[in-house]
Amino acid sequence: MTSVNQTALPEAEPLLRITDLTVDYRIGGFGRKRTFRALQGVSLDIKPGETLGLVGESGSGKSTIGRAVLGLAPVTGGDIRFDGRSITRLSKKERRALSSDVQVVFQDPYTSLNPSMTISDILSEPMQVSGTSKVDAQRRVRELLDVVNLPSNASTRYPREFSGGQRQRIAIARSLCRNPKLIVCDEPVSALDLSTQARVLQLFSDIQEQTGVSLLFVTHDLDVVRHISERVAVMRRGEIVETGITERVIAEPQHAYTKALLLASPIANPARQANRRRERRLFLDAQAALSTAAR
Ligand SMILES: Nc1ncnc2c1ncn2[C@@H]1O[C@H](COP(=O)(O)OP(=O)(O)OP(=O)(O)O)[C@@H](O)[C@H]1O
Repeated sequence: MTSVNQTALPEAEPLLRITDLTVDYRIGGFGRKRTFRALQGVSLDIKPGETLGLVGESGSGKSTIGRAVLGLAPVTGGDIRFDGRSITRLSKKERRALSSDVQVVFQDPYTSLNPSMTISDILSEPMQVSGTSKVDAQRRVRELLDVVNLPSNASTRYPREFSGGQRQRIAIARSLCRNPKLIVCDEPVSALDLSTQARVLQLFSDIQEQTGVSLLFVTHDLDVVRHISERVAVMRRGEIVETGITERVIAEPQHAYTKALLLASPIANPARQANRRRERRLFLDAQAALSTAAR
């Protein structure tokens, strides 16, 4: 009889592990306060150097997951572990200490940069706050501008002098200042035109290859997810309905909501577009048949 050693190697702890997360926002005006459950029992993992795409319709809770990781959402249940320790409830001091490891890039490159600061100040400020000398910070500013493909003379200019795509590059450079392990990317390309989107997505991939940073990539756009992430989690009404390898989820969606989301998503591939129109028509016909049957 052949003996097979079936002892599994212990799996490395993921960089980010979210378990059974619940977030309740307080809503309503004076005397009419109530809570709104934005996340219900959300669990997900991100490995070091991995990108996880989070997709779903508007209001499904994608950004709330990112905000919870950043300590900006009212977590009422569950746990968020980062690099082996719980970060669900941290003091302000602990949260500040974590900010070198966990960074964020927001959607709107027009409001996310301080208009009265030069690019050099925007990029060097986080480093100087954490004790980096002025000389080292200036050297790092030059490196970062190079990483995001901006000329070194950009450092003396102001955000208003740059296009949306260039501003987003500056925001990405700022997120990289302190060599983070994880960047929460909250719709970072949705305010950009298609060709600029492609360049910024490529930039994220290049940076990931060079630095091994992990990305939690929030987007409503499945095409973006296809380009940026190995794995995807699909959200609906505060819950994850499906998660898996992106190509598999797109080719063989298991959940009815993922199927509907895919049918509503234009995929920039002419060969698939005709198919897509036919599928969309079949989907709409099926929906119409369902609602007639329900009457
Ligand atoms: N600060 C808040 N107070 C009350 N409700 C909130 C707050 N922030 C978000 N919500 C609600 O929580 C739900 C999830 O919001 P969230 O921003 O996470 O969704 P999303 O999937 O990122 O949507 P979008 O793609 O439109 O940004 C929504 O119904 C939203 O209205």
